[in-house]
Amino acid sequence: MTQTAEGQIVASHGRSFRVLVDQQIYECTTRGKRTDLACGDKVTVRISNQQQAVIEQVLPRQSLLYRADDWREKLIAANVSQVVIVVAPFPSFSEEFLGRCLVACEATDIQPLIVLNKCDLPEAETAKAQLALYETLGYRLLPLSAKQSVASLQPLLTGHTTVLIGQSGMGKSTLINALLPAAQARTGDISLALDSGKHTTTHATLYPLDAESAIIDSPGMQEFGLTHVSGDQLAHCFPELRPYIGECRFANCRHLSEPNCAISQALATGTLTERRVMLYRKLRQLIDKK
Ligand SMILES: Nc1nc2c(ncn2[C@@H]2O[C@H](COP(=O)(O)OP(=O)(O)OP(=O)(O)O)[C@@H](O)[C@H]2O)c(=O)[nH]1
Ligand SMILES: [Zn+2]
Repeated sequence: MTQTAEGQIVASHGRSFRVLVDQQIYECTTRGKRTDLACGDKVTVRISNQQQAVIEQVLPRQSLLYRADDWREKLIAANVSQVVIVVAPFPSFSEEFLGRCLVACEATDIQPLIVLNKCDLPEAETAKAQLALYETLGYRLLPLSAKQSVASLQPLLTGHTTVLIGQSGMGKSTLINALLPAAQARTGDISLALDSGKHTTTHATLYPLDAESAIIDSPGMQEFGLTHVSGDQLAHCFPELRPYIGECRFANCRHLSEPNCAISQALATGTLTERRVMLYRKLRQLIDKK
């Protein structure tokens, strides 16, 4: 007997997905080898047996976070309401990576939270000073030490589906393990329920925290391509550039080296921060080249 039900993708690896339906995990494939599905997607499945099902349909998404480079798009997570960007003072994080993540959040209208992990290290003071800029731009910054306590982060996750992203080595795994209830270790129930003990590298895994909150662990990444953002959209993804949009001499100003560019003028007077304008210009040139 086959039966159709609604569920949520809690793990994805290539063309295989794990879907949670009423507390039960099903190992799923998609019809027509569809791969444009992401962890967090709500789906309808046709249940084949106690362990297997086929994904029939993806329900409308509240949000979709993804990155893209020249040749492919990578879906990171669907239906998330918050992105935690994990950075650390050591090994030092890439400020460009952080800036790119923030642009992706702005482009998809998902609120970011910057978590500075490893604040028990002496290098933390330098990192805090470097990150103060982002607070002046209106972003939330939470310094903590996953090894000591994640209590300050917990209330900020309530009511949200939060995806954690970060470069390798920032301590994302440590953070997630500290957040998960003790009974649910990171490679516990959900990711291995049907895998007869074999460890599968998933692209992303969703862990419920309580009835209305969940976290999604994404694999460590070193790059964050943004070719899916359009040239015109880009300046809007930098909050401090928004007031200048439309103030330049040319209506189609790209804010690179055009004469009478309001952004260049604000940079010259010190109103804008050079490293942010430089990131904007670098991304703009990459986007326009594609
Ligand atoms: N001092 C200190 N070290 C930490 C903290 N959190 C994590 N680490 C260490 O940082 C290193 C990397 O931590 P992981 O949790 O494996 O990092 P990750 O970001 O998941 O890295 P990938 O698995 O490569 O994606 C480990 O040696 C951790 O012990 C912290 O709060 N303080
Ligand atoms: Zn301009």
